[in-house]
Amino acid sequence: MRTAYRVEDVRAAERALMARVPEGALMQRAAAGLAAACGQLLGKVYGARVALLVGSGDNGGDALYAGARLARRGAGVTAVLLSPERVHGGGVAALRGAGGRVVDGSGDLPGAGGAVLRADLVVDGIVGIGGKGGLRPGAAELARAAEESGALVVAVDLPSGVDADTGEVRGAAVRADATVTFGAYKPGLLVDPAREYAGALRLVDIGLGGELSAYAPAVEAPQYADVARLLPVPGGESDKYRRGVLGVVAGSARYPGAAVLAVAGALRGGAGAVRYVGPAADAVIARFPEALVSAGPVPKAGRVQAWVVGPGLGDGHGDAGERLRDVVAADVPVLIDADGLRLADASAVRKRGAPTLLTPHAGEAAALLGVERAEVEASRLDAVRELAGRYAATVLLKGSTTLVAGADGGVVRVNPTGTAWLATAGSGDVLSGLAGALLAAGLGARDAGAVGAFLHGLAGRLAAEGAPVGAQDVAEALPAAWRDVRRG
Ligand SMILES: NC(=O)C1=CN([C@@H]2O[C@H](COP(=O)(O)OP(=O)(O)OC[C@H]3O[C@@H](n4cnc5c(N)ncnc54)[C@H](OP(=O)(O)O)[C@@H]3O)[C@@H](O)[C@H]2O)[C@@H](O)CC1
Ligand SMILES: Nc1ncnc2c1ncn2[C@@H]1O[C@H](COP(=O)(O)OP(=O)(O)O)[C@@H](O)[C@H]1O
Ligand SMILES: [K+]
Repeated sequence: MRTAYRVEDVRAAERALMARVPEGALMQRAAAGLAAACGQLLGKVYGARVALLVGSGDNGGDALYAGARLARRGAGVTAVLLSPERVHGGGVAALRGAGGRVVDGSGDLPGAGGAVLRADLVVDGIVGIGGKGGLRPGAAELARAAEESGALVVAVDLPSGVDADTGEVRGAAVRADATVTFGAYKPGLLVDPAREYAGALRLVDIGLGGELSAYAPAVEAPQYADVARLLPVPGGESDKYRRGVLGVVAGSARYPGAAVLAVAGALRGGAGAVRYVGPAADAVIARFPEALVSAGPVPKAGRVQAWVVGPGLGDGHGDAGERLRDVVAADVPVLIDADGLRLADASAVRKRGAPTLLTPHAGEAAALLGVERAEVEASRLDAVRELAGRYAATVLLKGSTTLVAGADGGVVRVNPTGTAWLATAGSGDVLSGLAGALLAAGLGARDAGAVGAFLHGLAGRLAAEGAPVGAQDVAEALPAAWRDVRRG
């Protein structure tokens, strides 16, 4: 797992570690890692022009000491001080001692702007984990100049202006090509919109690991090995029932395709068998003769280990409402998606005994929360946690970063494989069938959501390879995604 920790926990761990190491040692470790990363990005340090944007805190200190290291290797380094009266004194002395220049970013604007515009590399040391809100006007202007300069921009610890704990970006912020972060990832580095600002991530070990083990991560991103461990690979004793039978209630006369896509996700995603219940049975059987289909009612469909309900249900007229109620009342794990989210009775969902997985996109999440869609997209972590609490369910929030939160308020999983090529009609239906198949195989709701999102993202990448894909292509690529994960 790639883990990210809350700022208050990182700070507490740093305090504990600082009590055991010589003063300034952590900043030197951070600066050494930062300078090494800058050197690699530059390729050739000697003769390179480097501008440091230096704020009033320790983030600026890191930038100054790293700048001193680069200056000693022959780079022309200019530090732009945003608040010269409150700058890290030791850092400025080190930079000057190494031959670096210092300009007053609050007074000498032409000098500061010129240094940034001429730079090959801009180091953003404006603010780190001590930042509050978007950048202030002076800092915002320099961040804009950095963007316009065409220079490589490296953020120190995190891009200045983004919220480290929530991933929110409420004002101006630095857009970095790379972020060199210290001790531990911060949640905002893994979650959009802040993640977009961070560019490529590099973690510098400053020896914090031992101290951090006292805290639980706030966010974790599963990696290949984590997913491989959870894949329900059939064993010698497996049969189709033990692999998991998934019931699917989806589609309508108006939207038969949603049923086909959900069944496709389930069959290609590893279900032992799929029982489809609803009015799109003919369309399903025409595409998947291996599906078991019936018109309903749900209690007569035969035994299943999990249900998926919702894709393409439409407005809930006719038998659809009854099928939805029956599924919500079932005592096996249930995944509720799309129209099912709108139509399901919230108190019936909350009262369920068996695991429940809700899979809204931002618009559906916004409707459930009674807020604007843009608000959900601006604060995904808050939104997914809030929904999970309200519905006493596991919630998978789809979109540019897919998040999975449990009702227990614990660590939120973030999916690292997503691709914007997945933003195509029906690809969410495929995900619902896939994650449903994983529930039927016996994975818990959090694991089913996280593994489903991981495979879905990977399948999207494999199917797309840089060109448009349809939802069926994503489903067809699921076995290749499985193979990719199993190979590591
Ligand atoms: N602790 C450790 O062991 C280690 C810590 N390390 C490093 O220290 C960093 C944390 O340093 P920190 O605590 O000094 O805070 P920091 O992020 O520099 O910002 C504080 C200053 O920013 C200002 N400011 C705030 N908001 C702003 C805004 N929106 N726009 C503009 N300015 C804004 C605010 O000013 P004020 O509000 O007081 O006017 C305040 O002076 C951490 O990220 C890592 O890089 C490493 O060396 C490894 C060891
Ligand atoms: N910008 C994006 N980056 C990555 N994944 C995305 C993006 N936009 C959408 N997706 C993914 O595409 C899928 C779309 O699902 P959904 O919105 O339910 O579509 P539909 O209802 O048409 O099936 C989800 O898995 C979602 O996470
Ligand atoms: K920064």
